[in-house]
Formats: sequence, structure tokens, C-alpha cells
Amino acid sequence: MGSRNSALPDAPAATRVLGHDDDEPLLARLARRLRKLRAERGMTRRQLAEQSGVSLPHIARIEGGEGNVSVLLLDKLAQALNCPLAEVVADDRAGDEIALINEFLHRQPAQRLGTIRHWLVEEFATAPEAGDRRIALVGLRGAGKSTVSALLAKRLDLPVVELNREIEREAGLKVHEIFTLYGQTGFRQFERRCLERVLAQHRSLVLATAGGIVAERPTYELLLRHCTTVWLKAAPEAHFARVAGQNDARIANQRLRREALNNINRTLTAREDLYRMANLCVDTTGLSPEAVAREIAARLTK
Ligand SMILES: Nc1ncnc2c1ncn2[C@@H]1O[C@H](COP(=O)(O)OP(=O)(O)O)[C@@H](O)[C@H]1O
Ligand SMILES: O=C(O)C1=C[C@@H](OP(=O)(O)O)[C@@H](O)[C@H](O)C1
Ligand SMILES: [Mg+2]
Repeated sequence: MGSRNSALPDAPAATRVLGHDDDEPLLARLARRLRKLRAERGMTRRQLAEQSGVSLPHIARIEGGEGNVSVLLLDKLAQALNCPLAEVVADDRAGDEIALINEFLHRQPAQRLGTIRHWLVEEFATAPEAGDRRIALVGLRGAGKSTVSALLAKRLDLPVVELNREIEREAGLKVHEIFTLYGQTGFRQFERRCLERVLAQHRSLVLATAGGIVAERPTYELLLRHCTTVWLKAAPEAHFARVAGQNDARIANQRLRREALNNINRTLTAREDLYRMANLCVDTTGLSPEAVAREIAARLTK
């Protein structure tokens, strides 16, 4: 195990990554939200109790920050307030505007949302400076991110960065050691921090991301905003065969192999819509890594 040269990222960054707001404990937030939603509707506690079927003392406890309610009870309150359950515990510090924008977006057809996101980024995100060229490869383990990024970087005469190596350097640990010691959560915090640093350091590069980067919304949003992203797509069997070819100890016997293939199937299915958000998709089936790099370079100049 390597020596640690850095502590875990600071709490605020960590909680941002997790989408949690540790500044305000959940029950206190629930209390504040409930009081606000009720007041906005001009409802008394008694009225809310009558409409929801939740007892008055119980509502008083919740609004006092002491009621650790069940999900079903929360749903009763949300129904009486005529708002989505998630709103009752929402982090509303961004204010009412974001709630209305959310509402508007929810009303749009799903297939239009990608276009809306692109418009928003183009209109409001800081425009890339002239000459900036950040290309990031995404995809599941075995997609070819590491192999192809090196070939593509050579082809385009750009530096190549492997995010997993940056994370290892920052943590002073190997990826699997970070998972063992800090869990998925800790790894994702390092990942976020390293991505921020890499983006700040490189205006042009080819970046091999870590396979799960798409699962962490704030991190993936950052990546999509700053890079031309390329999804290296492959069938689950191809992912499996390639990872197996790397002699991974985790698939050393028949049972582990079956589990690994199931895991690949499950993860790929769950992440497919996220990988699809990348700017380009290259189906790597039947293509050599060199051919994949050539294809990406050709598509980037189109
Ligand atoms: N298009 C491809 N066709 C066949 N094998 C590939 C292809 N891309 C990568 N490989 C091989 O698959 C393995 C995993 O590739 P790697 O670049 O490490 O993937 P990732 O970084 O996405 O996990 C390596 O042994 C690599 O040589
Ligand atoms: O898919 C994932 O969740 C992960 C993929 C790995 O990266 P590679 O895809 O580069 O192997 C590594 O970051 C970590 O084990 C988590
Ligand atoms: Mg890799």
C-alpha cells in the first residue's frame, strides 16, 4: 500500500459530490420545508392534519425538527400539500427559481431535454477559449479508454491524462485500496477533485476517465461542460473478454466469471443513457484500438 500524501477532500466538496447538504441536518430541513410549504399554501397545522390524516401533535413534532417520519407518512403530507414527495425534503437554498425551472423541464418531452441542456451550456457556461481542445473518453471497464486515449493523443499531438492515475497519485493509494479504505463515496470525492484539477491544468488534452464517472451527476456535468466527450461503446461480452484478457484476479474461476458478466450487463444497462449523453459515440465492436482512435480523430474534424 502506498503512503497517503493527502487527506480526503474537504467536507463541503464531499457533500456536494454526494448531493447531500450536511450544513443542515435532514430533520431540521424537513421541518423548515414543511413549515414553508404549509405557509405558502396558507394552511394551518390543523388544516394540514385534517387533509393528510397525520395527527396534529405529529405534525408539530415534525415541524419542530423532532419527527423522524416514515416515507408513507411523508407521502401523505406531500399529497395534502399537492406537491411531489421529493419537494418536502428538497434542498431549496437555490430558491424558488430553480423549482420553477425544474417544473418547466419536467413538462418537456424527454427527447428534448438533451437539446435544452446543450442550449443552456452554450448560452450560459463560460465559453471555451480559442484553441482549447479537451477530449474525454468515457465507457465501461474494457471500453478501451486507456488504450485508445494514448493512441488518440499521439495522433492529435495532445497530452494524455489517465484520471485513475491522477486519483491514485492524489490519494497515495491504488484504486482498489481507495475503494477498500474509503468506499465508493471516498473514491468519487477524489475523482471529482482530480477532474477539477486536471481541467484547470490542461486547456488541451485527451482524458481517459474512470468508468463510473457518469454515475456522479456533478462530476459528469463538469466533464460534459468542459470536454468533447466520446463514448467507447461495446457489447457486454466484448467488455468481459477484454477485461478477462487482462488476467483480472476477480474473474479467476467460473462462478466469478458469471458474476462478473452479470455485473457488466447490469452496470452497462444502468449507465447506458448516461454514456449516450456524450458528444460522440463510437461502436468499437470489431475495431482495433488503432481503428477506434482513427475513427474518433476523423469524427472530431467533421
Ligand atoms: N477496440 C478494442 N478491441 C480489442 N481489444 C481492445 C480494444 N480496446 C481495448 N482493448 C483491450 O482491452 C483491454 C482493456 O482496455 P483498456 O484500454 O484498459 O480499457 P478501459 O481503460 O476502458 O478499462 C486491454 O487489454 C486493451 O488492449
Ligand atoms: O466503472 C467503475 O465504476 C470503475 C471503473 C474503474 O475505472 P476503469 O473503467 O478505468 O477501469 C475505476 O475507476 C473504479 O474501479 C470504478
Ligand atoms: Mg483504463
